[in-house]
Amino acid sequence: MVWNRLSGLLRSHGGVLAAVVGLYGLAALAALAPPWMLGRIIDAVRASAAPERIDTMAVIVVGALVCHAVLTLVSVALSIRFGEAVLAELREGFVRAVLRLPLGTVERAGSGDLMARTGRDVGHLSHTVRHSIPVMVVSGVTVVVIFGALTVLHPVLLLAWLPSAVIVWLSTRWYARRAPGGYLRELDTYSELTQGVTDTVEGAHTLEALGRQDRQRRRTDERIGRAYLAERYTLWLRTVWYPTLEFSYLLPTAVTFLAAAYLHAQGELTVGQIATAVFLTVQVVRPVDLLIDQVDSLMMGFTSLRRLIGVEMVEDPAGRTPSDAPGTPGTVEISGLRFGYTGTEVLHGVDLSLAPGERLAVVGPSGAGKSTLGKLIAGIHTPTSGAVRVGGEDLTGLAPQDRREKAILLSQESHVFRGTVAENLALALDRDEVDRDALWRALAAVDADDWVRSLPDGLDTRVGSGHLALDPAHVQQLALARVVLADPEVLVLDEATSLMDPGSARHLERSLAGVLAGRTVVAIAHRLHTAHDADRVAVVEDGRISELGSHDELLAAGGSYSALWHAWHGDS
Ligand SMILES: Nc1ncnc2c1ncn2[C@@H]1O[C@H](COP(=O)(O)OP(=O)(O)OP(=O)(O)O)[C@@H](O)[C@H]1O
Repeated sequence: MVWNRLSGLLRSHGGVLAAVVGLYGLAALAALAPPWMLGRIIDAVRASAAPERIDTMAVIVVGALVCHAVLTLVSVALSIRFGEAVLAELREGFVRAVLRLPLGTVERAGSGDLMARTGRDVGHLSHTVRHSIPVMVVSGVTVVVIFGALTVLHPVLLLAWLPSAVIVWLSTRWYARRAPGGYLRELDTYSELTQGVTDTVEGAHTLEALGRQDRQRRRTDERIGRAYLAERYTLWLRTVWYPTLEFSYLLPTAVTFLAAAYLHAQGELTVGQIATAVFLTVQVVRPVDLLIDQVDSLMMGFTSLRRLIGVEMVEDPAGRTPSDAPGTPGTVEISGLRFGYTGTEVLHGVDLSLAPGERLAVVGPSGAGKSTLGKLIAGIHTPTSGAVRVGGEDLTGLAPQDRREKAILLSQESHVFRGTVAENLALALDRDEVDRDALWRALAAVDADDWVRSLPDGLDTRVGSGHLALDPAHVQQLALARVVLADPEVLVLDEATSLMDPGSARHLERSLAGVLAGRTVVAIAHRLHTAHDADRVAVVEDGRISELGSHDELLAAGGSYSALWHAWHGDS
């Protein structure tokens, strides 16, 4: 999959990529001319050739250098554009994939993981794409061209690289086996040290009060000691590996010189060609060094690419369209519903039926599973077993826009996006053109039309980060207005009015109830007046519905709800 995605990306930019490699190839060929010509100039001088011939060759050297510079400039510019385009596509793909991930999947993965992918992994990848890949392409093409030229000069000259290749291979393998563990230990000891120093600074008063300064100092010294040893180890690895590499780069020049001299003695190379061979060998050292240098970064970039593409590989949940023969709109049928987060079951078999337009209040102790039940009704989580049907439709795997028409969950965590009030409301609609009257009607339905009218530019006032800050109650009203616009069959309110003062919350819920007449509402509530106003109340305790009935019935039954109600009212 990663390779497919990568080759797809490269194919879609095939033209630019071919141009980049082609231009680098030409630049590398142009770079061959100076050593080649210098060799010929030496031979010409030795043969006492006419000065004009030597002048011509010198002009060719200058011309080749200019060509090399121009071709390199153009190819670097092209490869940077290529890198940026690939990076932009990967970033867009990643953002698209994250946005279509079901909320449940994001919650399971943890937002920290996604943040690490968007931050650290994109950072690694952009370094690889912007820096390492162009350097590797330039160096790779240059190495191939120069080795080709050495082969043309005399194939035996290539053998001069053999001892170095063996040394580079063995020393790199030695380094690669020890370095990852060494660097990991170095990072760990560094984290431990930083954490210790932070603790010491933050807990300075406590340490002072307990008289533990000496103990803390000793511990910090121990941590510094461990960090020092870890760093000294990786430094030692580098002090062995780098000089070995440097030596193996110098070796071919000497061996080439000896081999070329031997071939000269055999009458197979001229003195000028010896010079050319040595110049070429010196010239190839830097690109070889750069190639080896980039291996680390390339590995890291590839790992990050896999982590980014991995998000795109999460199964597309937006595949299914609603079934052709739906049930009665607005009904909710829950049977044998079980659900758990990462192994711990939270809901242990819930059965519940709601009629169209019914208002159900869900109450119960904290952690009983009320919000989880709400998320399952809204199709955010998929049941472990059992089924949830809204309007006869199982919401699992439904496309987001189809799911939105069936059920919406509104929690207290609403967000104001940077933009106008109108744009914030239009998020609820799939269309681009927005009927402003409809927006005002939705705002009026949630008692928000007055304050929006009083904003400097009304619906066109810019809100959100960097613009006008709205207070939490107004944010919540905008979220409720979005729901009015989205017009779902079933609405799940999870403490949706909790940020308002009780008076306005009750007022809002009443006016909302007027607007939502005919819509099925599941209201998860801490404030029991919501339960009082509802058609039925479900008490959720320990992942089960322990009581279900109207407010009066449950009060008369004298169970948990009745106890909660009396406690809320402060009755003895
Ligand atoms: N994303 C999650 N990952 C793991 N466990 C979770 C997650 N969300 C909730 N839980 C756990 O599931 C259980 C039920 O939580 P839930 O939020 O549904 O209860 P609740 O009745 O709505 O509580 P509250 O009234 O405090 O909001 C709790 O033990 C909670 O810790």
